[in-house]
This record gives sequence, C-alpha cells and structure tokens, in this order.
Amino acid sequence: MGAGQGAELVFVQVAKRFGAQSVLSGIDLTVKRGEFIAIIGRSGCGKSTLLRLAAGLEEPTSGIIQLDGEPLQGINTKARVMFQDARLLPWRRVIDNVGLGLKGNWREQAAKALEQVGLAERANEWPSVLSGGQRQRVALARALISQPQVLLLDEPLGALDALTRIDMQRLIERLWQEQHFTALLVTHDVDEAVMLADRVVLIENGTCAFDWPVRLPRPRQRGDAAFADLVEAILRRILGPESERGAIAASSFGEKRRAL
Ligand SMILES: Nc1ncnc2c1ncn2[C@@H]1O[C@H](COP(=O)(O)OP(=O)(O)OP(=O)(O)O)[C@@H](O)[C@H]1O
Repeated sequence: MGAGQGAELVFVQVAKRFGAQSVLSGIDLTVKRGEFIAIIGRSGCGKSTLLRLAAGLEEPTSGIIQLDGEPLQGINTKARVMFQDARLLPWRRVIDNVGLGLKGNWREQAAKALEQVGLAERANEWPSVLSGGQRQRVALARALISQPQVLLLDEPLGALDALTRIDMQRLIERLWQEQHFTALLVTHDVDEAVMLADRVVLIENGTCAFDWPVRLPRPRQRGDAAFADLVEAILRRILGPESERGAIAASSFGEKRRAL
C-alpha cells in the first residue's frame, strides 16, 4: 500500500427515493481530494444510502454525483467500502481474504497490507479464530490493498468495544494520513466523527442540514476542552438543549452521550 491521491466527490442536488419513500431530497456536498468527512444523523435519515450512492451501488433518482469531474456511472471503481461486519470468507485464510480477486504478486502485497494493520503474524489463520476488531483490521487491509482513491466507511467500528474502537480510529487516521485517500465515514458516534473528520456533516430531512469544520490539530485528544465543546455543540444541534444535557449526565464513560 503506497501513497496515492484521493479523488474528489461532488453531490449536486442528489435525491433518492425507494418507491413512495423519499430518503434523500437534495444533497449538495463537495468532498475534496484527500478530505475526511464524517456523516452523522438520526437513524434512518439516509446515511448508508448516501454512502451506497457514492459507491455506485445505488443510482440517484435525480441529481448527479461527480467523481473527479466526471459523472459517476455504475460502480465507483476508485472506491472501496468497509461495512460494520467484516464480510470475510470463512473458508479462506486471512491472507487469501485480503488478496481476494487480485492477480500477480498479490501475496506480497497482502502480507504488506496485513503488516500495516498490525496482523502480519495472523496471515495464515482462518477468520473464525480472530476477534471482531482483528476481523475489521483484515477488512481494512482488504479495502486498502488496491490503493483506492476513496474509502467509504459504513459504521465500520459500530460493533466493537470502546477500547478496540479507539485503537481502530487511530489506525484509520494513520493510514489516511499516509495514503491520502478521500474518506467518507458514516457514524452514530459524534466523538468518533470529531476525532477523525475534517468536516462533520449532518443529514436531516434528506439534505445536508449542517456542516461543522473541525479545526482541531491532530492527533486529537478527547480530554481537550475544545474537543468536548464541539461534540456538545453538535449534539445540542441534533437533539435540542434539554435532551442533550440529560444524555451527557447519563454516562460517565461517555458512550451514551456520543451515540445518536
Ligand atoms: N434498498 C432499499 N429499499 C427500500 N428502502 C430502503 C432501501 N435502502 C434503504 N431504504 C430505506 O431508506 C431509509 C434510510 O436508510 P439508510 O440505511 O440509508 O439510513 P441510515 O441513516 O443509514 O440508518 P441507520 O443509522 O439506522 O443505519 C430507511 O427508511 C430504509 O428503510
């Protein structure tokens, strides 16, 4: 995995309906080359739909998505997607999962990719013996082995425990800094969004309702006042002042207050 360059993604008045249901009604969003965007919003607001549109797995009902200035048609070949579940093939060893579909000297590349996610020594094991966090590392190696210009992350850390999640956030940030891909992360976790993103975008009523630039230096610290202030401001905007205060009081570790 070497340093590439991220692609630019531009959504222009993108709408998506499923039958009678309008999920997205007019998304205007520019994701610059190499930018890290976090997409947040209440459950069912259309975050995953937006990501699937970016991946070319769904087509907009109207509007256009431009990839490096060209209309996206069919599958986005510059992008790879990582989901909440690792989706590894259980009958293939870890290294074969990472190199799936590749030709040539993929073994060497796959071994290097595994090394970069800290799993070099597990290459010849079966996915079933790995922990959830390790499986997500394999999924990350598989997503990045082909040096995509766009990485689409659909709540990839949602099923992990809090500490593994923090480790994975650091890993994703480091690989993004080294490889310069454009990243679009869907998350329920406002803390995670503020930790990783250059901009946090709120989807509401089918549109990009709000956009917070995160101007905190990296690596970011959860304990910093500015970090906590921004998380609070975002939650207040989404939940309203009363419910947000109650949610913050509800948890000392902070998991509840961060989840939408
Ligand atoms: N293929 C589909 N066919 C019909 N309806 C769909 C399809 N995909 C998504 N939807 C609907 O679109 C809406 C938005 O779904 P989506 O998964 O994008 O939301 P989300 O914001 O990612 O939700 P969550 O945070 O709960 O994962 C939901 O009401 C869902 O039922």
